[in-house]
Amino acid sequence: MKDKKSVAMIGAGSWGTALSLVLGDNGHTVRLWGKDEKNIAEINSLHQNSKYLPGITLPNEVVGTTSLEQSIQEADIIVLAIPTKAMREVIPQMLPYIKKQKTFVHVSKGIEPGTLMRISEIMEEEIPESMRKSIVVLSGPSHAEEVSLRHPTTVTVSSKKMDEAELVQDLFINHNFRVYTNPDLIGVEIGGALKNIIAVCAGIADGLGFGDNAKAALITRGLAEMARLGTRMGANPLTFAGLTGIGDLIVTCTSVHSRNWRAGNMLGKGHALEEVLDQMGMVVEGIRTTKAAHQLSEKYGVTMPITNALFKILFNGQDAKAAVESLMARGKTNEMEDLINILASQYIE
Ligand SMILES: NC(=O)C1=CN([C@@H]2O[C@H](COP(=O)(O)OP(=O)(O)OC[C@H]3O[C@@H](n4cnc5c(N)ncnc54)[C@H](OP(=O)(O)O)[C@@H]3O)[C@@H](O)[C@H]2O)C=CC1
Ligand SMILES: O=C(CO)COP(=O)(O)O
Repeated sequence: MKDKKSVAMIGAGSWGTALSLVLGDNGHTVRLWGKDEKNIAEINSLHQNSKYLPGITLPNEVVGTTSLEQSIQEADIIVLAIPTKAMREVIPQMLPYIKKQKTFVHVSKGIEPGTLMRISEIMEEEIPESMRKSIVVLSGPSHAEEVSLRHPTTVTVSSKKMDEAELVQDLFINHNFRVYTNPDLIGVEIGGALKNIIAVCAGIADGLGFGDNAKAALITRGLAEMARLGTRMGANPLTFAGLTGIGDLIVTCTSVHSRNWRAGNMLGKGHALEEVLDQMGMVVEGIRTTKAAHQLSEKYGVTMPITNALFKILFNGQDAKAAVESLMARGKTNEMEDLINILASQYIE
């Protein structure tokens, strides 16, 4: 029998709602916070969130609230399920209600442009040490639409404090939702963020009418540049072969559920970025993360041809087909060069 906890879920979008269902299934009490009154009223009256996860009925353990105080006051654990760009806006609003040290979990996938911070670093900056026991990240190949149908899903948790990561593993794990641990916090966060860039590119390739060869090329060479940057930032290269690397790349580049893939698909079909984002109505993290990754590639002097091609399409008005042509016309290179360099930097003195 699981130890029953009280959890504050901050963010009643697709992911916060699906994860609330997992926690409710495990018998934990969830106070699901959102600012949209209509949305929260529906969660409490019909146990549904038709705005973000139509057709799904939430367990009785999940109670919606528009009050951060109500969500947080009884909670042992606070889960942040909001877009990266909302972190610095929402966290300060929570702080007045945190009276003792809590475990903080984030489930978001992004890097902040400008500061180039990972989300756990933003949280370290925004949440005073006196209020936090730990910061844990949960990431991996997990579309909310499938998690809420209780389809088999695997994810990974990581933290600087692995005993706290294990506590979060116990909180979420059940027979539909298998949770692994990985001590490589940098790799887990970087993989989750960068895969969204490659997923936008995969959508563009599909929108342009390219086939499976192009998709396989993007996934494989995308993984190479994710690992190249991540390793320079301190990640373990092996993490990119795991759930939060190749696993999340596969699911996001190949699924119609992915907002990043869908946004890319519309771009590939010739729609303008603004129109795409307007139509999506949900967060497309890969757009801002492309800006951050482009800055990181310059900061660390790491070659990231796919990321930089997307940067030019999104922010410099380059035509998508022309961007593909330039990628294909790059100078000849050795496929294994990255791997050799990574291994050399990590393991060869
Ligand atoms: N959806 C998925 O399958 C998965 C998503 N993720 C990650 O989870 C994070 C959240 O994504 P997801 O739930 O899908 O996004 P959605 O777009 O579905 O929902 C976003 C939620 O955040 C709220 N929100 C947005 N901005 C603010 C703000 N400034 N202040 C307060 N609330 C805000 C929205 O509220 P409102 O409705 O009122 O606008 C909404 O409840 C992202 O980083 C995503 O990459 C990770 C794994 C899977
Ligand atoms: O991260 C996700 C699946 O693991 C969700 O991806 P999208 O944000 O592209 O929908």
